[in-house]
Amino acid sequence: MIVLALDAGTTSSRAIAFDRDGAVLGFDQRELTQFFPRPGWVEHDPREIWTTQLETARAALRNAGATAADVAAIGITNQRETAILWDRATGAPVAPAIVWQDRRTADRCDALRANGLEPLIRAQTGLVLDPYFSATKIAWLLDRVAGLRGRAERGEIAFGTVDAWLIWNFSGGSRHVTDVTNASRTMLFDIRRLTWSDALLDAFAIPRALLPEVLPCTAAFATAGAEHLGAPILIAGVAGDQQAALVGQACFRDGLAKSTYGTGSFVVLNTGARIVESAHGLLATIAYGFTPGEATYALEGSVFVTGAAVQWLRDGLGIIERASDVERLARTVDDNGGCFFVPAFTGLGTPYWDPHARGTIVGITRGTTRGHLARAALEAMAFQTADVIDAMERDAGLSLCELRVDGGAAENDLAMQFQADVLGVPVVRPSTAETTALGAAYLAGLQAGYWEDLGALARRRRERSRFVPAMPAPQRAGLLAQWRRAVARSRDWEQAPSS
Ligand SMILES: Nc1ncnc2c1ncn2[C@@H]1O[C@H](COP(=O)(O)OP(=O)(O)O)[C@@H](O)[C@H]1O
Ligand SMILES: O=P(O)(O)OC[C@H](O)CO
Repeated sequence: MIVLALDAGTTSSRAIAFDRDGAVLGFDQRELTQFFPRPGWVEHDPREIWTTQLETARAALRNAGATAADVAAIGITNQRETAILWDRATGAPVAPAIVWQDRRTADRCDALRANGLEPLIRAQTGLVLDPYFSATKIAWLLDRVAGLRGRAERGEIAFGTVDAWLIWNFSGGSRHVTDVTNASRTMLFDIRRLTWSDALLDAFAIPRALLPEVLPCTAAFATAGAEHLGAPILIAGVAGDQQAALVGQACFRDGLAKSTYGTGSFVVLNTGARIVESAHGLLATIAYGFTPGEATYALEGSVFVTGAAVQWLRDGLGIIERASDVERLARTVDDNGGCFFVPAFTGLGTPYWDPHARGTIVGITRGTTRGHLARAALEAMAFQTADVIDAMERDAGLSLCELRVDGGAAENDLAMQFQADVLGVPVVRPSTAETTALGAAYLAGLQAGYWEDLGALARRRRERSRFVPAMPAPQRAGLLAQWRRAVARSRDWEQAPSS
């Protein structure tokens, strides 16, 4: 038997068939079209999310030499916050999906902040008032699509994050459900009481009839109809992708943390039963929940640009051909030569939350080379992550013992060694690169009895590489101090055009 994990990401749909050892038996991936209809807007086609996901599921099974009869359960993980509204009668989306990166509701957030809504949001959802989360995206659609609010009030419309949309389609429209981690990113979910918040639904003027039922991450979400994969299969595990990576990295104890380095980086720290209120711009969120009414919590920090800075070296400057070439280029120099690169292309996230910051390279001299720039881009990944972890340690009152890493840019040995050096703790790369999908598989497999319990999963964790800090503490402190001076120079740069 195998477990099939579906990973509906921002830029691609992927499907992976895992065996009991967590080995990948079959894999498939399809690109997802990105739509940028206006500056600051980011949309997806919900139908394309569904069709590509279904195609990858079929292909992954084929590639594994398996059929639906071999699948113990399906696990789903997904880009979070992205909002989809559809007609319950026809299953047709009423508009494109508004993606988590979309900034169209920034003004709405400013107005709500002026009305004093932020303390309620922080207290109930653990989030900050930002267009990133689903609530203002849903409200925007209700206000802008003709007749939609009335239809929503009459119960004719459904809202879902990507997980709920996929489950609806797999179940032929018979199941409208999500899991606690995805619910915790909507800005409508009370993470203490683990229910939708009437006060927030009211504040955002969102009818309750839109919302899915919320289940733990391990549950009988739905049965995928035989018409899709050849036989009925239980969808038994669901989590948002950053939470799924936490599970895939077996961060099951308070104080364990992972960082996923992709386009940007997401750092998640397990805080156990504690909801930690951050004084440094971190989000309190749900890590996972296994039974109704119970949840484990996390602190999360988001860095908008890490791997994307390497993409910029490739596409913007043309100084490398492939992202992986950056390491060779960076190794042509011994250090950054005094050059610091703050890749604040779209502002800065945790802990600065400065939408007006812009990319800055400081310390350039006549001796600066492409190698120094490459090195500075890699060091920026590590410095930004160190800023988030510093905030986490202060908020949670603990010291990290190691950082577990995954994602495309975590394949870079130079960057990961530097990460260990600036953190002063080991950085650990797991044997399974597909940690997010593995986490979704774990959740489904736990529910289906394919794996025994969390202890069994933690015991089967294997390390592929361990980077041990080697930098003397004074050197680390000096570099971090210089980095923070560079950040200060990047901040508050962009100004609204004068009218
Ligand atoms: N060897 C490498 N060193 C540094 N960055 C890399 C390397 N390989 C890939 N990347 C970066 O990692 C990102 C891709 O990682 P991935 O996990 O697929 O991201 P996402 O899921 O956000 O699309 C790209 O931004 C790319 O520039
Ligand atoms: O799809 P990813 O990997 O870019 O992740 C997106 C996050 O879930 C957004 O919060």
